[in-house]
Amino acid sequence: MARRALILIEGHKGNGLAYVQAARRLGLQPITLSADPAQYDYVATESVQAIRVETDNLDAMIHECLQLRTGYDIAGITGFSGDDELVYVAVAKLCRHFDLPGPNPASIERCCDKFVQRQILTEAGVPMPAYRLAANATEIETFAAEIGLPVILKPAEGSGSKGVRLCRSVDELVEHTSYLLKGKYIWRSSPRILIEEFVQGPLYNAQIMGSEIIGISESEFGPPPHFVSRELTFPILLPDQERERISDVSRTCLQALGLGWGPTNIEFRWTKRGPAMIEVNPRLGGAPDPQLVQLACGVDLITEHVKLVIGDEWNLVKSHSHTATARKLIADRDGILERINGHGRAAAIPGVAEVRFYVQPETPIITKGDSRDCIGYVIAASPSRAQTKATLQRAVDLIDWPITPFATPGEREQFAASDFP
Ligand SMILES: Nc1ncnc2c1ncn2[C@@H]1O[C@H](COP(=O)(O)OP(=O)(O)OP(=O)(O)O)[C@@H](O)[C@H]1O
Repeated sequence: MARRALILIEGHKGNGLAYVQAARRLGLQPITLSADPAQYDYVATESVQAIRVETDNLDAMIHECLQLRTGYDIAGITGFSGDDELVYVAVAKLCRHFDLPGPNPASIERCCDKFVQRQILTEAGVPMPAYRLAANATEIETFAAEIGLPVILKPAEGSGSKGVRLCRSVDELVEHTSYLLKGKYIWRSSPRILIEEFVQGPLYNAQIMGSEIIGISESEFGPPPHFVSRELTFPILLPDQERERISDVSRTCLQALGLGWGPTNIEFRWTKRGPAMIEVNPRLGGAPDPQLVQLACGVDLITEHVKLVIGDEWNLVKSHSHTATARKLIADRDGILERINGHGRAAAIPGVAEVRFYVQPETPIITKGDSRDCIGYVIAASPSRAQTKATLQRAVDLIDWPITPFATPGEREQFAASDFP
């Protein structure tokens, strides 16, 4: 009998390994299809079968899958990318093509355009910040004046907070407009920029599987004008009324966008007026989101997602009720990561679930003001929120990971050039 395979389109430095492990635990052979499989460390370290294919070319991927079907029974197809949300659109289309369980391609495509998403959800009555779509500097200036500073300026497509900035003054607005329009930000097609009212309040994220809200996490961010998530806690305990309001609005979002298959996460800011929807992501959150959920309540979102992908029943029953918090290790300057010390001692502290670095010592670091500045994380979990936070702080304090600034501006330029975008 042919071996059952799980096709993984592209990959992820955070979640990719966990998908490979989940597939193997379920008796599946993971096979990665990627434009550059070498970019994912785990492909080599875990000896994952990988095929090089242009993943922005649907026909090429269909062809590869047909080839694979001569030797394997393709049980399911999924995928993800930290750089390109459209990978998940391709995944949805492939699933449809091969008649495999998967999300609705049209729904995923609509979500990937933040402006279209906002328009649909406005129609559905979802509360959100004021927003406009601009294509040039004049429109940005006009719309920012209409909305009133401070505003958020962000590309209508993209993820990981790339190109997302808070503009508190005209100078910041002009500077970020120039960043987005004058060649530093790489656009797929002609620029489409959202100008949004800056809504203030804690950032909550509803973690959803199918139409079930597994729980709500809270993110804390580093200093403005960037939005680099620094600390993440799951679950956050909210008054019943707030939780119900977020659940209601989340369900409206799912319905209006035609979602409800597989994982979704919906970001809100909780403002004085209640929830303001920031973004619906029609996919699983990147690491450490799934790890936190598993530690806090025992639901392994990645394994359960794979089960859904291969047409099995999933199990979202919670086994316990703890608080899990992750502190992201965020590079705050350009330079060389000299060393990583103390992570073993930190990992040995009872209650510390994971200490993970994405980079090795002696790596050049170029900060970008977005999620790519995260070079690792530490997670703690326990039955008590206070204990979780205290354990996490003890662990983080033990880890030494100094970044020594580059000796010359030329050195920085050399690494920046090779690292962009
Ligand atoms: N209008 C807004 N008001 C307040 N905060 C905002 C607004 N828009 C974006 N943000 C902040 O910026 C962060 C990133 O924005 P957004 O989610 O739109 O970008 P993204 O690139 O899709 O990021 P991610 O992939 O992390 O979701 C949000 O988590 C939120 O904290």
